Amino acid sequence: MTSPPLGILAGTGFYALDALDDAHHESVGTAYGSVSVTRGTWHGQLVVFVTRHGAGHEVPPHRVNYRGIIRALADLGVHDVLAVNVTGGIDPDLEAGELVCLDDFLDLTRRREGTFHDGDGSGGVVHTDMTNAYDPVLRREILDAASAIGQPIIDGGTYVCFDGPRFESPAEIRLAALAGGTVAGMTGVPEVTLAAEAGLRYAAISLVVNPAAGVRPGEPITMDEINEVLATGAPKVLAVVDELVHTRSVFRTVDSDTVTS
Ligand SMILES: CSC[C@H]1O[C@H](OP(=O)(O)O)[C@H](O)[C@@H]1O
Ligand code: HPA
Repeated sequence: MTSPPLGILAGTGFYALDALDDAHHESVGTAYGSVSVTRGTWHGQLVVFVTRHGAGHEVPPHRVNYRGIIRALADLGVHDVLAVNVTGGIDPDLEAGELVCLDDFLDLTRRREGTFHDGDGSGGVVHTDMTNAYDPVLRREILDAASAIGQPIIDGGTYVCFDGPRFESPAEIRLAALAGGTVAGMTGVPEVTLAAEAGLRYAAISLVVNPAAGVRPGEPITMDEINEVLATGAPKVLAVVDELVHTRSVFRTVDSDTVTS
């Protein structure tokens, strides 16, 4: 029996997955609109790849079709979603280029369609638990993969999601820091919450590409700086994902419930 496809959901700096064999692009229709996906195999493991801003980075973070993407992944038989996002470091000890394996989130967005359970009469009122929104088993796989290739990654961090597309003000970042935020981004929510609502396991690797606003007083955030960090950081993330997929292809026989290592 083949394992379910692994969903890989990435954004800024990740517009294609060159490692995929037999890659083919498809448009998947959902109740929330159609979603472009790339299907293929990686180390023999089926993969469904989605680049959340589109292949030409044409969709800003507040307009990403989060519900469509998560619904499309679920409809394609994905059980596990490995997300990648790039972020600003709220924690002043974080350096650009560091990786964080997230374990919590704080939603500071204000105008997003954030649920599949809209009280439309079909499923009643549903309240989904977010205690382990970043799946502990999938997180362990990320941490083990990073460790196997000697790639440092911080175990745990709170992703604070802002609407964007503008960067935050220093005061917004100070507020997020007071609340225990580790990194700031614009796409992690409702991605993570919708995955939980859809019953998918979800975990995320965050690549820090700049100190968040005001963390280095007076220093503006520039796209040049971010692109420079991405150039060296993206291969580090891909190496971790490569190792995770490789390990799965060796040890995982039926489903991610059946870890045989
Ligand atoms: C290029 S900086 C802002 C941009 O980068 C992050 O993208 P993603 O979460 O898709 O990795 C952030 O959320 C913004 O969309
Ligand atoms: O500083 C940031 N804030 C929000 N999103 C981001 N994505 C990269 N850097 C940042």
